[in-house]
Amino acid sequence: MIPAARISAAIEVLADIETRRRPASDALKDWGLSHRFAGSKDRAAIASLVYDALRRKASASWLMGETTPRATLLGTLRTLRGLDVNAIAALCSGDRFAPEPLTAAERERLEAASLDGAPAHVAGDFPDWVEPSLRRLLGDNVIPEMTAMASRAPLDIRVNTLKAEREEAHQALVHLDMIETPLSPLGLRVPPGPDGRGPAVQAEPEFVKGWVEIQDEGSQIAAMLSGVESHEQVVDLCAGGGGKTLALAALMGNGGQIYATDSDARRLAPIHDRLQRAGVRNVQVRTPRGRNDDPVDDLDGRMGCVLVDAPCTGSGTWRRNPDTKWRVRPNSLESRLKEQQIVLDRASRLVRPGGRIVYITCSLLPEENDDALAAFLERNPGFTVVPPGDVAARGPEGFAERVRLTERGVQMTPLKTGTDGFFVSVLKRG
Ligand SMILES: C[S@@+](CC[C@H](N)C(=O)[O-])C[C@H]1O[C@@H](n2cnc3c(N)ncnc32)[C@H](O)[C@@H]1O
Repeated sequence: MIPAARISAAIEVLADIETRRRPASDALKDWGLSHRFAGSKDRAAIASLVYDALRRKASASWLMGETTPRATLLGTLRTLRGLDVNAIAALCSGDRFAPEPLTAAERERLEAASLDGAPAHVAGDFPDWVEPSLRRLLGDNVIPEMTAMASRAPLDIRVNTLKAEREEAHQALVHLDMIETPLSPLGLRVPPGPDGRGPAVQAEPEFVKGWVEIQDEGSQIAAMLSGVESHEQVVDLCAGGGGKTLALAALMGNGGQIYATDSDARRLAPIHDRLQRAGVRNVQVRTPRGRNDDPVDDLDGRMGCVLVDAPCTGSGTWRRNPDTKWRVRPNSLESRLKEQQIVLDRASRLVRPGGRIVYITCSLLPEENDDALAAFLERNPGFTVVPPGDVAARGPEGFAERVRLTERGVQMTPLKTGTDGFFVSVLKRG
């Protein structure tokens, strides 16, 4: 496909996402199925255009003075992709497969490329209703912080120290042009390329052998902040596909015992293969059998550490999942808040005296972080917050100086720590 045809295709996919309010990945998959002539490079390039347009949807539409998929895409070519008006005009030739030529008004808008007078939620590309929450956390930095969240994320991997050292993995993957992650001592990174596409790490023999896992640097650090030690008894209560479980197992050097569970058996299912590939031997997977089963009820009062990687809005991952930021609604936040209280209360019963809950979200919204913990602490006076500065000090070198401390936890952000927006708090049982 010629580049102009990819632009037309991206506009078509954006229209589908908009009209049917569906996830970007579903719309892209359908487009691929109905355009089988498109090769894998074409599909990847179209996906990258679509995700970029979703990252900058509000500001690109403002710049163009319209909210159509075409306007959003053209505006994004100017802002995030840095194309000048002539380069965009050359793509919009009106030839077969190419978008219609630019109108005089579009040309003018693209030339001015002005966001003057744009409100914060437009300049920072986020839904207007979350602005008060974001301002509570970010204050006057809301625009630069959220612009960083509306940029592309790098592809990060964690080297699995049960199988390889970082240097060794780096050498083996030298053809991917990776760099060491600035903070995590276990991470390697492929910075985002000019067209936003990353390498297919899963196809590498080192991935198949379990030397590396795909995991954002912030998620690697969140696991480190748990302070797990190799003799400990740990429950990973919201283990899902096992991203954090695998990181904890490696930090514990296959020692101690981790019980991994999740209320959703389907989400938990991939963990078995991943544990095997990673050479993990200290994890017992406890799968719930039916809705009312509690597969860890025999562990109550016995755990040194209970990890709660809580269900949340995912507002800290909007760089990677930009379509979700436009789908999140106040009622979905309300549902997540209820789930967070349920899971925290369940965690509290598993902790032994002197043990701790490690509460993690990938969200910037204080409702899901400090406020959720305040509500929990009121119901559970036997727990106290470990001072966030002490939690940050458990992180890698340079982390404590960069991370934002809140009343009850540490908050990573793309701007401050160069990671996804993870929040971590540690609650100790007296
Ligand atoms: C953020 S995801 C976990 C991601 C996972 N830890 C990882 O690192 O890949 C949150 C998980 O919490 C689970 N969950 C929600 N409510 C729960 C509950 N009451 N008890 C246990 N798990 C729950 C969801 O099914 C979901 O898999």
